[in-house]
Amino acid sequence: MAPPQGSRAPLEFGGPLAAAALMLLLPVTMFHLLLVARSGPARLLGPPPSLPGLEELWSPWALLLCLAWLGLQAALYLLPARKVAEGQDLKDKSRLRYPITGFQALVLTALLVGLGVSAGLPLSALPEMLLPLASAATLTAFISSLLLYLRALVAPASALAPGGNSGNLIYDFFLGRELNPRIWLFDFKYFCELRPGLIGWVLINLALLMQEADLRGSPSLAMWLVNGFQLLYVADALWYEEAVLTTMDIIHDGFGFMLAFGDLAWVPFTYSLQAQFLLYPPQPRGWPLASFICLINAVGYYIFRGANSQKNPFRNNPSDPRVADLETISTATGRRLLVSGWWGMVRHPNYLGDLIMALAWSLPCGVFHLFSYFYFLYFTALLVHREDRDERQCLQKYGLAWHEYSRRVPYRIVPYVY
Ligand SMILES: NC(=O)C1=CN([C@@H]2O[C@H](COP(=O)(O)OP(=O)(O)OC[C@H]3O[C@@H](n4cnc5c(N)ncnc54)[C@H](OP(=O)(O)O)[C@@H]3O)[C@@H](O)[C@H]2O)C=CC1
Ligand SMILES: CC(C)=CCC[C@@H](C)[C@H]1CC=C2C3=C(CC[C@@]21C)[C@@]1(C)CC[C@H](O)C(C)(C)[C@@H]1CC3
Repeated sequence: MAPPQGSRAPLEFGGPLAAAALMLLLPVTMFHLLLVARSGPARLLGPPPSLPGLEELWSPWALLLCLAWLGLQAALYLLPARKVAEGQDLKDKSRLRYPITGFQALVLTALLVGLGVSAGLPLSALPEMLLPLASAATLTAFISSLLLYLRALVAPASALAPGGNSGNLIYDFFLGRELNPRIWLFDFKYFCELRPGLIGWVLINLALLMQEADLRGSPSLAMWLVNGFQLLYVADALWYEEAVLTTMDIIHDGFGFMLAFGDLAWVPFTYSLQAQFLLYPPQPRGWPLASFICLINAVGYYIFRGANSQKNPFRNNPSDPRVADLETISTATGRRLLVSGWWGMVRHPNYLGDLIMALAWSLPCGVFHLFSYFYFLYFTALLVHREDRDERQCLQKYGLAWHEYSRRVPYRIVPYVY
């Protein structure tokens, strides 16, 4: 058995008690939101809707569907890859290899769903199954985290994540012990981060759009906007799949309940809340307002993509011609930090772009319903906390050079504000 490693790493997320609370609170919040969304005028802060019976929350068919979905995405992951990318250096300086098949998986899934729908598959019935599907996804996430925890007990110390190995069972189960659990090229964390949840999210959105068409004759402009924006976000993530290899989740975090639940349940069922909201009541939007919202989304996307498309090539090869003329500072580790371009504006320009997009996804739902701003509010809290975690990690990695970077680029996410 591998000895607990990284026990000196400071505890994150408020330690074991907070981790236990989050493990309960996150699924409860997700079910609350799903119930509120289908309770007519969705009120975020209203009294909780009455609890549905067990038959509405659980169905073996939903579990079967959930497992079949995971099986389909796993099969698509294993198709011959157009490219096999290398991850960042591990502790022992080796690099893992990752198949780049995400966008192809999205296109093939779309083709299969298209064929299914034209053969009579009742996709618009999917929204009726959201509750039992969310239960099945939560159970799958819980069992996967348990298996991952057990697997980490026999993993070599070099395979463990810097955090998530405190020796406290609850905390380590939540954060995840092993950094890159995988069987040969099948990397569980990389697979879950980008495939079943993200593609599942746009499929749920599409099913809601079709249900709205069944209800009202055609989907509303607001529903088209939400579907379009979120499809762009998911397609972008899969097109630039390689970029995920330089994110905190892949480089730093273990694979435990937080990411398993986040990827498999939280993302598809809560990120689709705006589309769920739009089924009741109708939100008429005119083209002038819609164009303005599109502009906000485009600005957010431009910043998000620009920032990630500077950091990722730079991390893979600092002399890449796309980033070679950007100003950098050196660090004692030998790695350099960008201090110009997007990374010279704020220290997390990609978060800024992501937040602007999050706002654009809520605006089609109007400005009077706090419920449709849940994603924006949650995401702001997530990114502020994430930025704080990243700041600590970078300070630990880069020491004085990070102080110098913070001096030259004083704002974290929003220029002149934060
Ligand atoms: N939709 C969603 O729910 C979520 C989306 N996201 C998005 O995911 C993406 C990745 O986020 P995340 O992993 O948190 O953060 P980043 O992609 O910003 O990665 C942070 C890392 O980048 C490196 N870095 C920081 N500053 C510089 C610099 N100036 N020059 C070069 N490298 C630098 C550091 O790692 P090192 O130096 O070791 O390479 C740092 O640890 C973001 O676009 C974010 O918006 C994130 C969370 C949730
Ligand atoms: C509250 C809770 C359950 C927390 C878990 C957080 C996860 C939901 C997110 C952590 C980082 C994520 C990323 C994406 C989705 C959400 C999670 C898993 C991401 C795949 C979305 C698409 C982006 O383009 C991305 C690839 C940059 C991004 C990576 C981080």
